[in-house]
Amino acid sequence: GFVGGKKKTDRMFELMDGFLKNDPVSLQKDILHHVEYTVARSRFSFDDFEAYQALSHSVRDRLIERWHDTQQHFKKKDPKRLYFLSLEFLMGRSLSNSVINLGIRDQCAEALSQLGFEYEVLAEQEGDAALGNGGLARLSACQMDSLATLDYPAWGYGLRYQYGLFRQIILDGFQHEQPDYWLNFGNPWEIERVHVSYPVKFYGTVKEDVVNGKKCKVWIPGETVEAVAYDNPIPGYGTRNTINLRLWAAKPSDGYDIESYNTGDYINAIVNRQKAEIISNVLYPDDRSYQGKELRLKQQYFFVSASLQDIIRRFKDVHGNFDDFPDKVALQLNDTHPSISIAELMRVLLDEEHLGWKKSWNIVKKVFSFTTHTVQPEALEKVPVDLFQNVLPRHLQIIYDINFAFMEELKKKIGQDYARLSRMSIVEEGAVKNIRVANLSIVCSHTVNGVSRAHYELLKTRVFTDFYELWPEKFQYKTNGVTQRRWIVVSNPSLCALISKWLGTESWIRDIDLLARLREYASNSDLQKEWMMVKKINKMRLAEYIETMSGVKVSLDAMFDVQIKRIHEYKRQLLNILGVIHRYDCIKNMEKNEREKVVPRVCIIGGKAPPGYEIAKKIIKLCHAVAETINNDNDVGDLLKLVFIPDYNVSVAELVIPGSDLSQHISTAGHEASGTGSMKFLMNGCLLLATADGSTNEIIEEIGAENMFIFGAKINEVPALREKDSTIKAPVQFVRVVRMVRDGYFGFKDYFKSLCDTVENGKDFYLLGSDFASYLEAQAAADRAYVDKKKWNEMSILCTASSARFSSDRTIEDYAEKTWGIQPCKCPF
Ligand SMILES: NC(=O)[C@H]1O[C@H](CO)[C@@H](O)[C@H](O)[C@H]1O
Repeated sequence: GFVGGKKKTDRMFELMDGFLKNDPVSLQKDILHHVEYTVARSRFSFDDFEAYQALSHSVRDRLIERWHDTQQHFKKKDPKRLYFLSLEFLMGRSLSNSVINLGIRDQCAEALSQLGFEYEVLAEQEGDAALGNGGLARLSACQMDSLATLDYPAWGYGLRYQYGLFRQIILDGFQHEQPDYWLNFGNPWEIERVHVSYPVKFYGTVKEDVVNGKKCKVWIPGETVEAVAYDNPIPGYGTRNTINLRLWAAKPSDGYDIESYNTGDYINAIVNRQKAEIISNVLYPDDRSYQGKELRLKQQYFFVSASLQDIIRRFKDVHGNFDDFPDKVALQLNDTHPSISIAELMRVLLDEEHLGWKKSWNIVKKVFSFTTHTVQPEALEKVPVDLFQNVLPRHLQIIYDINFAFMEELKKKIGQDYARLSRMSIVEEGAVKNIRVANLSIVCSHTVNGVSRAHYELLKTRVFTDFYELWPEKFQYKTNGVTQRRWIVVSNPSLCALISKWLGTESWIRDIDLLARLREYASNSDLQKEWMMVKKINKMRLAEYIETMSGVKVSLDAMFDVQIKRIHEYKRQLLNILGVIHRYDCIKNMEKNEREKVVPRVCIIGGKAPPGYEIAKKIIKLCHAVAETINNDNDVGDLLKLVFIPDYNVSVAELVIPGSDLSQHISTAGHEASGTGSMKFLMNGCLLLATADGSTNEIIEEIGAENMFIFGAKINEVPALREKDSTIKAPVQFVRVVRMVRDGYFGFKDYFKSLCDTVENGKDFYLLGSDFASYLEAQAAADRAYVDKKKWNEMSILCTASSARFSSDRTIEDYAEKTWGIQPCKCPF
């Protein structure tokens, strides 16, 4: 055969036909090969980290093989491809996920132990790839795993940040941010593609021109930066398919700043060149939205311009006519962050392919689908027109043209309803004119998805009502999911083994609906005994970690009650802490005999606060101040402990979730679009104490409220409660615990004043006071259930057995069928 025009010698075929073998001896050979030639350490003396690097490179080799074969197969079959555009991917660690999806974990462990190394110890050497903030970012990663496992022809595109999400350092109970330079020791899981790079333009002006007798616009940029590709193979589980996550890094383009060279101002020229790299340097550390940040807009445009150039190059390699583009390309917008790609595709089709407005527009509106992850209208992204004019002048013109056509069409439908016209306009008039990126995304996408059914209802009734009334068919929802590969098989191997034993197969790992068969064994005492043992093993691991991280010794008999997620007022970590203070206060005021009935608790909280979010940072400090008092109170002893887990990330979640008995998802109803942490706890047999918010409503449907602890105002009750909040008297218990904080019972009286002010004097926007009584009831119900071990374990088994619906495999199949129109394309060998 011919490859790259050169005749492939039989010798090459002979050599290449043998894929890398996965038996322990072959793996050992490869590991020692990489120790010597990649890590460049003598094979006779290398440490755990070098062994980790060598192992990673050996595993990477196997990923690359499968990646090549998969891409070759896609090339041959030329299926419709999905391109998942996201500014954030919270991948976590790759080693364990890769060896499990490749099915070589045991062989690796065997190979290493014969070399005197322990697999688990090496796996701990890997740092997290924290290229994202929270739920939205981790969802992207789970969805990539499902896309690969279900054999869909998909690509992920994003940014290769040099600095991931900041490291959280806690000093005297205060959060401090440290830069996360995660690439310090290189990254064995990426392949730099020096030959895959594209120029990305910024600033400059737009002039009229005539090309082939046709008038057109030409953008003369003021700055050009090079985008270089870094590929991250994403292996599927139980399939040879390995797809690609292509992340772009900014490099100075050669043509950069010629002027200064002439004047001999060399150093200055180099410094200016360096500036180019800033674009992809750092992840914005806030999962709320950003208004008007120039670098943020440049990051968004940089990655979508490079991605679209790459996508169009791949399309044009096979197709000469753009009419086929919508049949071969689906572009998924993960929130509004990549939505500038709409104007960019229009610009390319208009100014470079000269297809004319009508044809270009017909293509654009057929290829984009938009998923929003936001409930709060005020959190929707807006970009000042001035900033747009400066950074992306041609795109602003195109957005104005799109909006003009849309407004004309709208007027025909709704007449001169100016209030509604101005609400729906992509351009927000006013002192500062803004581009409403969400409106642009809705107008130009064929489908707008919410991330849970409750979210979808809010999009219809609160967030995008005007648009829903105009295009009801466009609005749908795909309830989020998480991948059981990472959240059971990787993070909870003992539970994985137990499930496979009782189901008599491992095929549930690919076909999770099989989990439902566990229901019939929920009250089986043999399973329950083994189930409790698995939970105990994981609680021991977690207790060790807690002692290492905080010095606090916790009792394994206590209920491990966990709330781990980004710190945010609407997620109500403060409600949790006030609940702990109440529990402490009750214990302190109990008679000795009453205390015997107390169910011991270890309350575990973890999460990062956005650096500029003061109230969130005060919540972290309060947690530490309360913990200080409770954990050092020998009178209370093991009846109650409060622990804050620092630097919460994907790997910490993989340790905490399997060891949790109860998890809290207590957002004010109507504020959490979906929530995905709850799904990971569910899969690991951890019971949920929650409000009926976001996807929790569908979890209640699936496992029954009787197997959960639901409390608080419902989504449709919150607006009215808010109305009359100022008149509602908070329960005495609530007033008492807030008073304790305000009076300095835990110290830092002045520092916590503003925090207390957020929940009192009629300003309790997130309704902590009015939900407090039912919250305490739910907590008491959990205590009562916990002492009935048989009942509790039955509920725990039912949680896992009923978690199939919340697998990202189901989410991806929904999207593939109803939004993207893509089919599996399985690599034949
Ligand atoms: N910022 C987020 O994490 C958002 O996206 C996640 C993924 O859809 C949602 O689960 C979460 O409720 C929402 O706030």
